[in-house]
Amino acid sequence: MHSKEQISHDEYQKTADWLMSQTQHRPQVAIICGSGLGMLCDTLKCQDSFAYSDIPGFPQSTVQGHAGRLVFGELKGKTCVCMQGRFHMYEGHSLCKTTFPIRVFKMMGVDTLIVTNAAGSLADGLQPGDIMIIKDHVNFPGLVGLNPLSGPNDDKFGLRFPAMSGCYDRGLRCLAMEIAKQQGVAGLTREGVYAMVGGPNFETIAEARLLHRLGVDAVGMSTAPEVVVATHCGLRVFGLSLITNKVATSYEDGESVDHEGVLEVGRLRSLAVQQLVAELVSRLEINNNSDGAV
Ligand SMILES: O=P(O)(O)O[C@H]1O[C@H](CO)[C@@H](O)[C@H]1O
Ligand code: HPA
Repeated sequence: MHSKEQISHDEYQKTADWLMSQTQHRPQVAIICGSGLGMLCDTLKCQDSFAYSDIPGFPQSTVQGHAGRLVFGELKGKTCVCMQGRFHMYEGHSLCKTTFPIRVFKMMGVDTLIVTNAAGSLADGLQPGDIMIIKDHVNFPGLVGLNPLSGPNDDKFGLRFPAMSGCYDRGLRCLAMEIAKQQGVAGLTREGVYAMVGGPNFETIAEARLLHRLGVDAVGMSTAPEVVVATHCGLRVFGLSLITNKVATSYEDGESVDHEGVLEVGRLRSLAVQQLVAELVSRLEINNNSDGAV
């Protein structure tokens, strides 16, 4: 059962130490690539990359569009680590496994986490191909106790009862909007609320209508656990959703979604997302007190 598995401090440390023995890079920024967004890694210079299957303690990616590689490199003067493929609860991973890399990154000295995902839109103003800067999330699995922080709290990482009210950094959200304007994609970009559902099935029409009534702008099957764990251990977080489809809310129009369509929109919009993330990284002010000691 999800909440029973615990990962010890030593296990995270072992993975962090192994990675630091294999690469000279000391990342300040971690980037998680959503479905079809693996090309975000392509912009990194002087790459060192590792298959997840070669990294001690790392889970494996099983989803198409998630290559399963950890890539270190330089992006516009910042050292980054990029997950080309994330872990989802529906793959059968425990929530602490899906979020395992986050604490490893913290131990390696990362200051800022950038999460990206593919998501379905419930908002009239968000069309496929649009970019939603995540203002906040609704963690549906978390609300019913499926939370990566369940179980004994490790005080070395953070508080037993961490606040989540400011988990998507306001300054980074404003900066991203400013960059979107400068890059001429402001018309495609707006803020919104992301909801995580468990998946792997897409929503029924009744579920979609419920989410819409609750004020959700976009829905996906990831991200919230990563952000909860990152916020718990003091990482600054920026998140964006690439809107890959409209979620069907009508019994009449026969609209439907599939994973191949999700990946296709990722490919079509890869450049815009890549440019936004690269410019954001270049303009990040890094807190150099982040020495990774936890
Ligand atoms: O959230 P990411 O990993 O981008 O993937 C999204 O795309 C997949 C569905 O097509 C689901 O895994 C959903 O969560
Ligand atoms: O419509 C969706 N629902 C849930 N997850 C998703 N990921 C991409 N699109 C969707």
